[in-house]
Amino acid sequence: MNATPSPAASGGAPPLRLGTRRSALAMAQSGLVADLVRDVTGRPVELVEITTYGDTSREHLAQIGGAGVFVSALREALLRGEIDLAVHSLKDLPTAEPEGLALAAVPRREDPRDALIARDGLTFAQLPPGARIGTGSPRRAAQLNAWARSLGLDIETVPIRGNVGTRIGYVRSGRLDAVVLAAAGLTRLGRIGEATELLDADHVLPAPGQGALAVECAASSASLAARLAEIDDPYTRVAVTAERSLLAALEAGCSAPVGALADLLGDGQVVTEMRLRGVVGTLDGTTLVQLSTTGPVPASPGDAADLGRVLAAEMLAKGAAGLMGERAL
Ligand SMILES: NCc1[nH]cc(CCC(=O)O)c1CC(=O)O
Repeated sequence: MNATPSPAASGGAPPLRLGTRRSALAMAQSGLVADLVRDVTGRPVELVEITTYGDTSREHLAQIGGAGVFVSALREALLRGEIDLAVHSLKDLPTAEPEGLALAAVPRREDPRDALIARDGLTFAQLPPGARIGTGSPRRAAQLNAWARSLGLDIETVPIRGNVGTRIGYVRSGRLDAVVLAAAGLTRLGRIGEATELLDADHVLPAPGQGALAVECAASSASLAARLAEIDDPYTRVAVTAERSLLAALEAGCSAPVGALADLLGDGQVVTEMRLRGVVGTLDGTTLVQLSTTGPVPASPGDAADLGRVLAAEMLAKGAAGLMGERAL
């Protein structure tokens, strides 16, 4: 990735500073966005590495406040004016809109599904009795356990953390039979070929916003925000807005066992409807509240947020609140 084009390409304009974490995934995502930003602004983009508490701590993610810890250091750098823009995995962004920052763009989303990487090319249904599957996500544990029960499979979910390479390493070393990771992250790292199954959302709903990126800038950078709006994908924007509104209305944190996916349905040419599905469950998968609603594609993010709130209210009426207290340990 060449983050700093030749001076000739800059036309003299100062480079935009794009803050990024140093992990391979963060660098890949930042590189993708840097290319898009260069195209729409005509300015060079330089990557600025920011270290976050989540990168240095060995504690379990759920105990240090969830994935939001990755986000705050980048946001502070934006607010201090040390960087001009920041790229986050949208699923790691807390749902509360921060003061002074703008979610300037949500580019077109990658595959939102989770992927299984199992030993010996196995699919989920082929896992042997007693198989150990690593995931640090209560959402994945709840749905994998529920799915296993419905198939009559005997599996055990094992809490793990670490970056994508570390987690795949648990399978390669034989310590675990399988791990579950976001397909989007694998694709961006060039490792999607290692997936042994893409998990159908009918069995495992992804995290709200999974597969999408968030491009943030200071709210005061109005002209930059206007340029960044050109890399916003309106369909991705309404879909993830509905998913995140559902999450917010459930008053669940990012480490709660909540899955949500909005898909756009159509006849191949024209998008006609949006379906929003949501799930909450206990970690052992014995109880899931899973609901779906389908309607016209929301005309605005505000309408999409309404849809999320409506589905959340239905889930709460079916007992969702009682299932969200759990943490992965
Ligand atoms: N939890 C960390 C995280 N945040 C975003 C991604 C993947 C990229 C994405 O979902 O957009 C991952 C890794 C994973 O869940 O496997």
